[in-house]
Amino acid sequence: MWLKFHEWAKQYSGVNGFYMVEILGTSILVVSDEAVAEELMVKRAKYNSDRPEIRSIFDSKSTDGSMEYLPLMGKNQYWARQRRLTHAYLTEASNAHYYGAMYHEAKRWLVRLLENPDDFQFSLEDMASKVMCQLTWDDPSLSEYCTRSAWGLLTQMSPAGPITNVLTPLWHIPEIINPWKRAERKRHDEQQEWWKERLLHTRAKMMLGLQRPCFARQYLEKGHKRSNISGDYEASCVIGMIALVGIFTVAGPLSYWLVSMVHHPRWQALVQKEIDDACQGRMPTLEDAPRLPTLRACIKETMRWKPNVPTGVAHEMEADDVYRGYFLAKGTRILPLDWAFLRNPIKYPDPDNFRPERWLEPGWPTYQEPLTQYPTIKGMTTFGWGQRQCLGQTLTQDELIVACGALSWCFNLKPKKDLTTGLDLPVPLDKSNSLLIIKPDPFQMAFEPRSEARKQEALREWAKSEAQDRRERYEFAKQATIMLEKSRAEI
Ligand code: HEM
Repeated sequence: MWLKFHEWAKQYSGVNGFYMVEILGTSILVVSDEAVAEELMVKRAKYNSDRPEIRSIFDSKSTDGSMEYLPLMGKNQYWARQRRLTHAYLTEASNAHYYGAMYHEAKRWLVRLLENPDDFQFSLEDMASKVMCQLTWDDPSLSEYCTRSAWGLLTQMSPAGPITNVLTPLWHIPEIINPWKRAERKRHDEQQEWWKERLLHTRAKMMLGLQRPCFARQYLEKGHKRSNISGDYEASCVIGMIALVGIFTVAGPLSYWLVSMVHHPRWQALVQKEIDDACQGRMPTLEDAPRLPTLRACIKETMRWKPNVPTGVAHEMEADDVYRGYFLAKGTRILPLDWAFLRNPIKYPDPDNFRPERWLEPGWPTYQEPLTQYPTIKGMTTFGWGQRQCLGQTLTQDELIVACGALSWCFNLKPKKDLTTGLDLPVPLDKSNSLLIIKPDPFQMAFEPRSEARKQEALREWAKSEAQDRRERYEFAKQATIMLEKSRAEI
């Protein structure tokens, strides 16, 4: 879809940097120039920060007070308070370096790749999911269910999901004979039930003193007083949504990182050398990031070259407006076409090719100093615009540095050989699903440990991290039991 929109942009945008298209009765202003997106969604954010209704999700905008999906909400009171709470929790977590969750999960992932490399697509998503489940509920074992649940919502909200998102009148068939509504009811009810259970479980553990810090505990201790969240139901939704939204968003660039590195062994070698020099043989951490500009440049270039939300996320206009002489009616959708922004040949010369040097060498339009700070992915058009801009930019950057850094430290990422012909199996560059957040179609590749010593060190690192995690959980539970017995004795 983004390719078609881009093709039309070349034909119809002209010097305006936008064009209007009617799709099944909906007016969409497709924006192909960053400056226009800035003017409409940042400078005029006050009137252009609503969301379009997603037909196949009950009350997606939360107009009727369902309060369920922060990123899909209209610009209303629920959105404002949930955005505030999400921002506060994610900022606190990033200041605390995610309480070590990213390091722990990256180490687990390396060992899973050593033991079962062919399962890399699953273990990659599972790593992202475990990080989020750890942060939200202190329980990485919830990851598989959480990923399935995220997949269900992502499919439901995407234009390429149920047909009722496109042929919207079908949605209005009475529920009793409407297969799409019935399927959505089931998906919705299961998800709500699961989110609610998570919060109740957290509360039950807190009463026994057994709940370690996490977003759910943070809310139950004090969140409702500071945030105006209306109660358990809304809290379970906003916390559940934080867990869901951090899975495929991060897994997308991570999957494309594998594609970039397999196709660009020279850059892979440069990243490996940089890590080896800067970290003197150990796995990189976030403290090393200022000394790893090549790693950051390859991450950023991967996100530019293969953006994982290529259509962008639509805003809806809240009032009539006249823009550059054109009348735009209230309710018009503004689609910031990220694929077009990131393929602008003036800002990104040679846009179709992977050129990390554009972030590292003076003379390129996107070069910025100091290299201890730049390149950074924060502020990329990929993260959206104005009042609706993504809240997960720091988390994404940190997780990509940790995960891509760990991969480059441990493995040579290579094509896999066909066992019969001995030839390299292809790693396609342009095959993906077409949901709102995309990922490459399944492919095969090889994860070759860089040396036996590295492999052994990765195994040791995970054994150490796992033992420490067990010890900490055990000590916490032991202290809680002592406290509980003491308070019972006092009664
Ligand atoms: C590569 C990773 C990611 C990309 C490309 C991405 C992209 C986006 C985009 C395009 C939007 C909509 C912006 C707009 O409407 O203008 C958005 C919103 C949002 N993102 Fe992200 N995101 C990523 C990661 C994350 C992560 C890791 C989290 C949190 C754990 C997160 C949380 C959110 C939230 C809560 C919103 C809704 C904001 C609102 O509607 O007010 N995102 N993201």
